[in-house]
Amino acid sequence: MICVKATDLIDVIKMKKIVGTLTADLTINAISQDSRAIQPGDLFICIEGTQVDGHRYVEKAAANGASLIVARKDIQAIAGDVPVVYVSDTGKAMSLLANRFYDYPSEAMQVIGVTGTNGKTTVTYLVEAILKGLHHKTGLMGTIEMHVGDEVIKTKNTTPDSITMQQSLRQMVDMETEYFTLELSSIALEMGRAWGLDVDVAIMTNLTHEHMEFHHTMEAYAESKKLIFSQLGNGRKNGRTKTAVLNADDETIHSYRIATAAEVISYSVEDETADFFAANISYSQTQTHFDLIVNGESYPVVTNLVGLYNVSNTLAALAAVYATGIALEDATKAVANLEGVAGRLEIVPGAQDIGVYVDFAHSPDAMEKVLSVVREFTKGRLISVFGGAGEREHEKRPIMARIGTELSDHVVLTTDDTGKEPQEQIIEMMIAGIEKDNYEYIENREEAILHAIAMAEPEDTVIILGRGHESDYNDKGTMRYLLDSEVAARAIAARNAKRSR
Ligand SMILES: CC(=O)N[C@H]1[C@@H](OP(=O)(O)OP(=O)(O)OC[C@H]2O[C@@H](n3ccc(=O)[nH]c3=O)[C@H](O)[C@@H]2O)O[C@H](CO)[C@@H](O)[C@@H]1O[C@H](C)C(=O)N[C@@H](C)C(=O)N[C@H](CCC(=O)O)C(=O)O
Ligand SMILES: Nc1ncnc2c1ncn2[C@@H]1O[C@H](COP(=O)(O)OP(=O)(O)OP(=O)(O)O)[C@@H](O)[C@H]1O
Repeated sequence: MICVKATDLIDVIKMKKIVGTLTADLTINAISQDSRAIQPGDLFICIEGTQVDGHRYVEKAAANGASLIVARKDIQAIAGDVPVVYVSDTGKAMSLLANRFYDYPSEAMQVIGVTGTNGKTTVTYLVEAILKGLHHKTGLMGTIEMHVGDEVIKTKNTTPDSITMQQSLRQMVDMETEYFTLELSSIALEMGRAWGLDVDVAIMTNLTHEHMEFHHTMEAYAESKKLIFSQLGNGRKNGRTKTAVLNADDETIHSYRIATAAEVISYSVEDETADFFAANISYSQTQTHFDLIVNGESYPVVTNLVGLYNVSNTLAALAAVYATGIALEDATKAVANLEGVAGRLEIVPGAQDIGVYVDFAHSPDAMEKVLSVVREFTKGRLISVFGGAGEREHEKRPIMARIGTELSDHVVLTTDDTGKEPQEQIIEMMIAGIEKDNYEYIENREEAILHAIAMAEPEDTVIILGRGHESDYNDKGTMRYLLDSEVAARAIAARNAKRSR
């Protein structure tokens, strides 16, 4: 069991004041942001969520036996005799405390963090597959799951809270994990979940319209992502980032170059002056081939991920592992180890005469990229099925509907995760963006998928967008969905049966 002296712990945070007496021999058994989990001898830290404010639960934490409380707002009236440390940002403070509590596990591994609007999950899986293929011990954290040793743990967030993160990193270090790759969402960076992390390589994939419900402006969104590149490395209170891997095909690269003091490796599928450049790109429905050009040397690469954007993702992963000291001769061969990523241009098998895919595209850029790729290898018609998510980013709905109808021959509009928003309102906004008449609307997602696959003719492709790997849960608990790939498999079986009659 970990037990840390309270004075050693708070030494790592920038405090404004302490109210109450902190005895020199006070030790802390656990730190938690949840009053319900507090036990005698624990430290409770108040986090302001978007739903509720953790400062409200101080009384409960004190009643449960908290020995120390960290807060931003004045909570003296409800803290009783428990000493309170005041800070200006409890999100950052929690991360620094968790780093210290678990004894800086990120310093004991090579850490590769991936940020950007699209491609984070894919790049982390590529990095993991390359390193595993070269027999290294790896850990991973992201939207789909967390890999700690051989354990696979489902995740709620793209980037978990800092206590969960540091606790898992400690477990990884204790298992002698050498490399750790994680997705860094802009929201997490802004909330300080990765504050103080010792990052060997930070990757920026791209920046397009997303998460405006949280950041409100593109400038604020871009700034949040810079936080991981601007870590200065002056001690454990700040964390540090040693190498920045930046996408030269994204126009934001210049601002990220300016923001970082780290060494930069650029990558590109267009600009041959980039440090990592992909030449002679070709792809089929199942594989992509290209030559990686670095310092005038050429390395052939074969990946099971399809399309130009996945060449970009592969370049990012290769540049990152190279920055940690892996030889490119080895890394490029290990790329083919990744069979695919769940819900990312995932082929639904079984269809004899048509192609069926499930993809997680839920932003205008992702949708444009993936439909353009599928368009290229589709001989017949391209039929897309998608809806719009509820409660957030109204402005992207008409844009996605327009892109979908422009790049597909036929669209079946349907329901996505509506949350508490009425579906009629979402679909109205989507239809407002459509300039063609190549669409129909089937509200029930399952029926929409069944219909699209039943209507497909030989050589057509059906692609179901938006939910990818996400299945039978909904954050708001208002509607349950099946896994798109399972519904599609059922539709394919029905189609095959009908055709064989
Ligand atoms: C709004 C928000 O950010 N909520 C996060 C928060 O959930 P929560 O339910 O604990 O927060 P809350 O209800 O607002 O409570 C605030 C505080 O009060 C405390 N509390 C609450 C009740 C109580 O009785 N006692 C108590 O102490 C809570 O423990 C918390 O510290 O803390 C949880 C654990 O860290 C997170 O999983 C959860 O993320 C939710 C699920 C979420 O959806 N967050 C989104 C905004 C998010 O972070 N998304 C990004 C980007 C995703 C992407 O790229 O697409 C991500 O990284 O996932
Ligand atoms: N480099 C890229 N550029 C543009 N679109 C991409 C790129 N890589 C993947 N995509 C698209 O984005 C979708 C999501 O990919 P991925 O899960 O790797 O990204 P992500 O950044 O983790 O997404 P999220 O933050 O939404 O979980 C894919 O299904 C694909 O449609």
